[in-house]
Parts: sequence; C-alpha cells; structure tokens
Amino acid sequence: MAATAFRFHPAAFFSAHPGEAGAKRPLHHCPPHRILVPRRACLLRAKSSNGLPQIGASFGNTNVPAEVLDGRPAGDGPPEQGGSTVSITVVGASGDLAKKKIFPALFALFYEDCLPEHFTVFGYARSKMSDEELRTMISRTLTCRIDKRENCGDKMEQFLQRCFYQSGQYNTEEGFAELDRKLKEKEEGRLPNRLFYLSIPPNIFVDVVRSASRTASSSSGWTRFIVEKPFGRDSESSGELTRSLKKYLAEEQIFRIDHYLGKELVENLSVLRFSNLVFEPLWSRNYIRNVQLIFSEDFGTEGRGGYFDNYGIIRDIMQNHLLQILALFAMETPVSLDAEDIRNEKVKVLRSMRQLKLEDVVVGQYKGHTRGGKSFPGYADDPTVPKGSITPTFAAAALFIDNARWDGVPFLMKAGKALHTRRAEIRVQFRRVPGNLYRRNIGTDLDTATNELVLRVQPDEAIYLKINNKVPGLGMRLDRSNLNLLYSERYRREIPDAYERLLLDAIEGERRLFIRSDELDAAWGIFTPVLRELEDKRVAPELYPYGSRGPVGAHYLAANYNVRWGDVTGDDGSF
Ligand SMILES: NC(=O)C1=CN([C@@H]2O[C@H](COP(=O)(O)OP(=O)(O)OC[C@H]3O[C@@H](n4cnc5c(N)ncnc54)[C@H](OP(=O)(O)O)[C@@H]3O)[C@@H](O)[C@H]2O)C=CC1
Ligand SMILES: O=C1O[C@H](COP(=O)(O)O)[C@@H](O)[C@H](O)[C@H]1O
Repeated sequence: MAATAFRFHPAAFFSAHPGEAGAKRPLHHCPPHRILVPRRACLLRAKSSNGLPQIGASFGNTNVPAEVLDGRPAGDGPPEQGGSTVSITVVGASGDLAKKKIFPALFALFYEDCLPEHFTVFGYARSKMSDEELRTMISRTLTCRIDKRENCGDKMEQFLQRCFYQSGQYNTEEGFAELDRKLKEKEEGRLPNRLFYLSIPPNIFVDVVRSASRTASSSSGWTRFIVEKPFGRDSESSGELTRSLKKYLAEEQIFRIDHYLGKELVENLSVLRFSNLVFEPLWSRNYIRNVQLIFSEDFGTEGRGGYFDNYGIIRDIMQNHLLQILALFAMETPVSLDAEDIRNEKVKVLRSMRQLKLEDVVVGQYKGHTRGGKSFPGYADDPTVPKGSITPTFAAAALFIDNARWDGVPFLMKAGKALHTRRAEIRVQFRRVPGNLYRRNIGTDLDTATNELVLRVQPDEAIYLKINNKVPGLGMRLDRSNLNLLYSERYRREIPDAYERLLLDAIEGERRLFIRSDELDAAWGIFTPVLRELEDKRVAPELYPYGSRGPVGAHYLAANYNVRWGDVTGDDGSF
C-alpha cells in the first residue's frame, strides 16, 4: 500500500464532540436521528428531537398505524408507489413571516439533508404570482450559514425547483381544490403527507382551516396545520378559536407554534436543570429569591402597528413567549421526555399560578425621541396606530406560583419595544448566604451580591453564573466574577433558527414544543382578568423615550418584592 494511503485515526473522531472547537465537522449537520431521507434503515431508527422513537416519522411505511394518520382513516387514497412524500404549503406565502422565516428555515433544513427525499413546497396566497415569481421572491431571502458555503448556490437552485405557487382566496374552496390537484400531481402516487403553515392574520385562520381541510387534506397520509399566534386575545376568544378549529381538525393535527420554544437556550433549559446535579436541588423557594424573564427590542412596531395595536405587549410577548419559558423553568420533573408528559407538567404549573392583579402590573408606551441628531418616532406617531391609543408597548409584571416548590417566589416579567437594547434572558437570583463568614470583607456587599444564574437566550447565547471569589493577592478582598459558557466560543457551528427546529418537529409529528389547548386555556386564565381591567379602566401607560430603559415604574414594582432587575447591573460582575 502506498505510504500516503489514508489511515483511520480514532483520535481524529473522538478527541472532541461534534460541533465543539477542534472537532471534525461531519459532512451534513442534520443529526443522524433527524435525517428524514426515506431509507428503510433510517426509518427504523427514526427518532424525534427528544430522542424517543417517533410514530409520526412514517416515511416509507405502507402499513400506517391509525395514530400516524392523525385521526384519519387509511386506505382510501391513491396506490402507493415508492414510499412517501411530504408537501409543505405555506398559506400567506406573500407575507412578512413567510419570507423572513419560513422559506429560509425550509431551505436550511434542505441544505442539511433534514427534509425527506421526496418533498414539495407550495406557497398559497391571494396575490397573483407564477412559480418563477415565487422562486425569485424566496431566493432574495435565502442564505447559507456562515460556516456552510459549500455548494450553496447549487443547493438553492435545487431547493427552488421544488417550490411552487397557487393563488387563491382564503374563504372559498376553489383555490384549495386547485392546490389539491397540483399536490396530487407532485405526489406522484406516493403516500401523501401534508403540512399547512398558516402564516396569515388570525381573523382568517378558521376560514383557511375549513377550506383546506375539506378540499386539500391528505387522503391516506397525515395532514397537519401549524397555527401561528395570536391564539385569540383573551380566554373567551381563544376558547372560541379552539372550538372552531376542532370542528375541522383533531387536536393532534393542530401544531400551535410559539417560536421561543424552538430557541436553542430555551431547549437547553430543561437539559441544564435535569441533567446537572448542581442545579436541580437548588431549584425551589429554599434557594431561589426571584426569577426574572426579560425581553427587550431596540426597535418599535414599525410596519406592524396595525396588528400590534389590537394586542399590545402583554399578549404579544408575555402571555406566550415569556410564560412558556416560565412554565418550562418551574415545572416538576416530567415522567419522560414524551410530549404529553412534558405538556402535562407545564399545564400543572400554569394552573398553579395566581391570576395576575392590576397592582402587580406596570404598563408603558414609547414616545418619540431625538438622539445624535436622529429622530425616532413614538408609537402613537405610526399612521397605522389609532389616534390616542393607550396600547402598552412595555409591561412589567410580578407573577406567583402557588405550589409547594415556588410559594412566595416572585417571577418578574419585563417586555418592551423600542428600548435601549435587543435581548431576551432568564435571570435566577439566589438567596444570600446565611451567616456569611466574609460579610466584613470589603469589595462587595454580600447581602446584595448573591449568586445569579443567567441564561441569555439572545443575542450571543450564553449561560453564566455570577459568583463571589477572592481577588488574587495577599489581602482578602472579594469580587464578583462570571463562570461563563459563551456559545460562540464553545461551539463553532451556527445556531439553527427556531423555525427550523419547529418545522422539522411538525414534519416528524413531535409535539413537545407546540402548545396544547389546555396549556393555552391555563395561560389565558392568568392574564385575561388584568387585560380586561386595563382596558375597562383605560389605564394610561407611562411614556418612555424611544431607546431608553423603559418606565421607572418597573423598578418600583420590583422593589415592592425586594427585587432589583438583574439587567440594570453590569454583566462583568459589578453590581
Ligand atoms: N411577521 C412576524 O415577524 C411575525 C408574525 N407572526 C404571526 O404570523 C402570521 C403572519 O404574519 P405576517 O407574515 O407578518 O402577516 P402579513 O400581514 O404579512 O400577512 C400574510 C399574508 O396574508 C395575507 N393577508 C394580509 N392581511 C390580510 C387580510 N386582512 N385578509 C386576508 N389576507 C390577508 C396577505 O397575502 P395576500 O394578500 O397575498 O393573500 C399577506 O401577504 C400572523 O398571524 C402573525 O401574527 C408571529 C410572529 C412574528
Ligand atoms: O412573536 C413575536 O416575536 C418577535 C420577536 O421574536 P425574536 O425571535 O426576533 O425575538 C416580536 O418582534 C414580535 O412582536 C412578536 O409578535
């Protein structure tokens, strides 16, 4: 054998984990258990993102069990030839979310070989467009990851060739019947599975579900609908929406998306808790003083004022994204990683929460501001916002879970638009060390410098723990430092967008990261009374300048519970 022949060297493979600095990068990044290419060997190993065997991943299986069909009878469809296929129809394809998130996420999955071998993407909307025009529109928003440029152009072209368009109305069946005809053509006699993504305004969700489910459901495979928020605007309207959807769909067919559940750090929350002995024993009122869930954006509602004014920040961010994170944070250990076990625990914790009271809420609205010669418009300056609107663009709230684990622990939420920074994080402030030996050592006030665990969801994903330690030297002076897991330093690969994970889960039939209807009911139950009171009493929001840190009222609210917001102190250890 020639001296230059390749030799397998185990160290090259085992010296580091895939994705870590120093690791050899695999050819494709779709984790092996998520590759949906319908090879039988792959199918038998098909597992969902929770690592469990996945009944929904039925590609190539001709004896489809009833549960895989999401409640639909098998056998009345076309004869199968050559396995199965998945058609993904983006309803509202001409819209902002479709262009910004859904098509790029589908392309990323395709690039990573995570989509099944046979798949088709359809755009559906009222706008008139040819297939070519849809492809041009989509191509403007497709990008390859920074760390993956190989064959990027070819892959984009291959992806675009699988994209088609059907124009039609939302409230009639003709357009969807035509879509059905085209879908059948592309399915070419394979077992047809169909996913509809409702990327449309909420007032037409039911129309679309009615028309599409009647005329464009799969005859023998599964049919699923991803429904975007908002799921109603209070308990009543949400209940009504659920009842209407369930006239046409079984609960198993409805995938209510909350894209925060697809974010990497939110996924990691449970891993951190349940796979590290150092955290779980501390995860209760015995050691935790308060928990803070913070969301801020450094831009206003520009362009979305019409939608936003009907909802406001509490419905837009708190009742869903922040509350979902809270539920994952506070739930008891689930029986397993199965979707129903996890969702059961989330429901329990949500149902243990106290209804939010008006005195535990502060609302604000941003006003115009000029900085460095540049003018930033106020919320009320947006021409799509009704004159005199008192819709909050900022809110802070103190919530409580009345169960044995969390009795008396304030869960503080803060969410706002047009603030000084874009950030989402979870902050856990621990109690002070009783009888601390070092309380007299200068440098830090140990009663306030308690440990704090921060999960920074975005930007610059990180998990860090603030600790007190000795400043090196001959004296005894204490200082605060961060034990820091900064993802960009630890992992070389780019973090997938939340929509990629969620789309893949919906295709696989994994429901763990989607909201069940009883979770939704419980979530609305916490917020509906205060939302009603805010509106009935026309509570005026405290105005704050565009680009500021928000209303001072948020600090008074926190102070009522002896809490200081963690994000107003430096992350470098200073307090
Ligand atoms: N954009 C975002 O960042 C986010 C959006 N969402 C949710 O996703 C969904 C889609 O959002 P987005 O893409 O911004 O929405 P758009 O306002 O862009 O609407 C999507 C498409 O729906 C059609 N449409 C718009 N208004 C109406 C109407 N009044 N009646 C009938 N059809 C209409 C239009 O297509 P055509 O005229 O061609 O039929 C439009 O292109 C919404 O439920 C939204 O709340 C959730 C999180 C973030
Ligand atoms: O759901 C929504 O989320 C976005 C923020 O999402 P992010 O992933 O960019 O943090 C928010 O801007 C929008 O108002 C809201 O509807």
